[in-house]
Amino acid sequence: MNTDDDGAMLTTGAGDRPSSAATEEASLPVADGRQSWQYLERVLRLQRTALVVTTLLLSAGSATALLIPLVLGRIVDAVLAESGLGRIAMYAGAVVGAGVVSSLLLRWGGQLLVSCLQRALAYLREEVFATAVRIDQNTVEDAGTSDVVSRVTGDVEAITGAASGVLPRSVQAGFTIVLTVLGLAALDPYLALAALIAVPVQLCATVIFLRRSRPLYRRLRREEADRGQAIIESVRGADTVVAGRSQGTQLERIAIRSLSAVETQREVTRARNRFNAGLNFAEFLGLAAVLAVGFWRANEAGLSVGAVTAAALFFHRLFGPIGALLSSIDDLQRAAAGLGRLVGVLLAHPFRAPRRQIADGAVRARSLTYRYRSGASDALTGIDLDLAEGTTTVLVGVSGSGKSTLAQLVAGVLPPTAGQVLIGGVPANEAGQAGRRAVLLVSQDTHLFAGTLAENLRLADPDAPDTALREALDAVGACWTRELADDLDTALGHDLDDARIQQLALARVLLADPRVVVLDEATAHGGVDGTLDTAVHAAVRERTAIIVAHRFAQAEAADHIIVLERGRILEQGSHIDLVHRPGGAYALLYAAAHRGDRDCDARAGGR
Ligand SMILES: Nc1ncnc2c1ncn2[C@@H]1O[C@H](COP(=O)(O)OP(=O)(O)OP(=O)(O)O)[C@@H](O)[C@H]1O
Repeated sequence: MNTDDDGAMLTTGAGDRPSSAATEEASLPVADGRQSWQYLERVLRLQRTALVVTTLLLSAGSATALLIPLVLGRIVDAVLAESGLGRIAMYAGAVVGAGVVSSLLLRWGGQLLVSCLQRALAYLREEVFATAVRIDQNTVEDAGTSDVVSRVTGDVEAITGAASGVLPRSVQAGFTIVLTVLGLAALDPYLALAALIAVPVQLCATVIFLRRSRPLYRRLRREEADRGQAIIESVRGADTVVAGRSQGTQLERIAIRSLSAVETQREVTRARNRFNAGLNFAEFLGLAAVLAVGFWRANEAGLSVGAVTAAALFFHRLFGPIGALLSSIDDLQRAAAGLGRLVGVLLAHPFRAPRRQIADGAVRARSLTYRYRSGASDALTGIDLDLAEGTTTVLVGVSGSGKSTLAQLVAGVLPPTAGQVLIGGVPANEAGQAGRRAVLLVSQDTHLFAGTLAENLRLADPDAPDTALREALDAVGACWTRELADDLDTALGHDLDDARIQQLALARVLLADPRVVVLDEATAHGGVDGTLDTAVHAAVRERTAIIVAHRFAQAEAADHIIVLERGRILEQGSHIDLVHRPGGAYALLYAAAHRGDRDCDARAGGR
């Protein structure tokens, strides 16, 4: 095969690019207690009426439940006074009635509470996802991809679990505790004071537990995120790991991180066990005090045995909810930590701002400069661009010269460190047209989304009819899709090769129909024979296009070529201008690439 001009490669070697995740300490913000509470208040206020009804139901349910110990006390008094069976039966009926009514009210209130919390959570989840996709790529990478992943998975899971379990249980327990203490005080203030002896022990146990467990939980979340990061890195770099025979080292890394998470989890369990022992001791102490004071009050103040029994039952009733509330503290803390991390995503100042309508498809940059957070120097410095609507510009330069960085700045996925880039007069991160993004970036990283062929395409335009999908597929030369068993409804598997996945990405460009398209080595998977050329021609037709090319054929066909070196524009012009510029960088690169081909052909012919 003769790899003539089409095969000449424009970029050489891989640059020594630092892995940003490894080099940066930066992470996404975490909201403090006040910020989380403010957010929660704002979200819950949206459902004020439902919350008022919930409060009324829970209060009524808890108050009705208080009748049970009171009436049981009356039964004791009635037995001691040898009252008739009819009276006792009436009391027994009242106990059953109070039990049924209170459980119905509490159940109803509980269900309403869960739906309020779930709605608030759904709102939070939507806001977090919407913000997470607008945070600039480098912030996400700098924080470690697993940080974002663990927030939208682990933290959401922790809060979802809490919203349907521990949170409503704790609120119900809170109502029961408050009303029972009031009931106890109404029965006899001395008995209520006796019960209070349990409080310092409970407080002590709780404070010790919180002091101990808070840093442990924070450590645990961090260690779980580290473990996730190690696994993600190993899976992503599986080929390199296998090629370098470093499976053992990678497994050891994951094992070390897993072990530290397990060890922390064990410390948490030990702290919890000690806490439970403290609560049991408090219960024993309180009940003993109530019985002793009850005995004294019965002798001294003529309190009936039934009233003391009711007080002991009140106290006993108190301990179920107190225990539930206190032992839920770690789940609540976990949920609070998760909430802080989720609300933190909302504080991350998403770079991609709401869209503003562009005037046209011209691209203009002035003094555009970008420095990566971990970079010692600027990746791009003082770039000026004036690209007319509908033209195709190719970026050329050796590896590390700044082509991808410039592509990402024009696409509005990186925020300029200085200067600005405008699409039709609007900053690139805000550029919109008819409510959609006006500029799209297709990189060489291929993404196949779970789902059918149609679902993969409709990501670009959810309302596109089947005919539009087929037209887009035909335009990018994806003939293979015609042979799929279920046509557009075929579920796509990961056996699809990168070139085909990239064809789908370019078909999405046609469906999204942006005024400006940025292709960052998007055809690299088409190899040197230009398998993806049809797709690229279709994607750039009638739009402003910026292409980081990997073959000279793409530069030859472009309207304009920009040669970058060390983050600056070295020269620019048409292919004919540049290739004939004596001693010019482009001319030298072009000649070198073609000399390489001839050598290659010569070697092939000699074999
Ligand atoms: N995430 C990053 N963190 C730190 N520095 C980076 C990062 N990405 C790129 N750089 C640095 O910025 C400079 C420009 O890189 P860029 O990727 O834009 O070059 P390029 O010409 O596209 O290279 P290639 O052809 O290899 O993709 C290089 O010095 C590179 O090492």
